[in-house]
Amino acid sequence: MDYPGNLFVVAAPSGAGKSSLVKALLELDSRVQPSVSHTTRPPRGQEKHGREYYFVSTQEFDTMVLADAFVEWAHVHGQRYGTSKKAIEERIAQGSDVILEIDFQGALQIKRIFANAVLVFILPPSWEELRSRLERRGEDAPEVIELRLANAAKEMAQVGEFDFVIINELFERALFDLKAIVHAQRLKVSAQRRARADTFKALNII
Ligand SMILES: Nc1ncnc2c1ncn2[C@@H]1O[C@H](COP(=O)(O)OP(=O)(O)OP(=O)(O)O)[C@@H](O)[C@H]1O
Ligand SMILES: Nc1nc2c(ncn2[C@@H]2O[C@H](COP(=O)(O)O)[C@@H](O)[C@H]2O)c(=O)[nH]1
Repeated sequence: MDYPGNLFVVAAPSGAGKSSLVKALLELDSRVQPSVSHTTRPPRGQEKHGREYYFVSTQEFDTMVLADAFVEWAHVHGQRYGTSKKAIEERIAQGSDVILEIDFQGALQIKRIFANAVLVFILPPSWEELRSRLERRGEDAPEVIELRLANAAKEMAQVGEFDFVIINELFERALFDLKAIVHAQRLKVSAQRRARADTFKALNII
């Protein structure tokens, strides 16, 4: 299905910096709206229900799965996370651009449903830096950090499935790349629509 709004999906190993990059993009570009996921993981320090996530119980998550309320969902780092249909469909149908910050399993599910979705993978500059970002963030227990690092290799093996890869070494450089991807997609879609309109016009004339 061809919607008027664009769908951008950003995935990365935990700690690579995708939330920071997406947050900075949202502050700069009011045409992009975030999709707020549902999760069974407990909130971290400053996180608020309905802002970073909808924090739900496993029973509530199960109910939504049974009701077919998710476009995609996955088990990630021992918890469940999902994008509700409500979080995206109405907005892209109305012409807004929506950005999803989800894991690679979800990203691949989204690409199967929305073939025009743009998939971006964020990589850290090194393993050492990935570990040190997770430690410096100070939000996860040591065993959670180890689990996230262990999962990172599996996640990075999926990089070839993505349309774009950004190495988040210098934050401002990575943000520039993300902005450029969003901008390029808008230009591409506008050019396609113009070409389609011109073709229809020409055919009517003939
Ligand atoms: N380019 C960068 N240089 C140094 N530190 C960075 C950079 N980008 C992000 N960080 C920091 O790294 C930490 C992890 O970033 P962030 O929380 O955005 O990662 P994430 O990929 O969203 O992780 P998760 O999937 O666990 O939510 C944060 O403390 C953030 O401030
Ligand atoms: N498949 C999905 N993955 C999601 C979704 N929302 C977030 N995530 C990913 O989970 C991990 C961990 O996130 P954290 O906030 O606990 O650090 C990370 O890779 C997220 O991108 C979702 O709706 N679907």
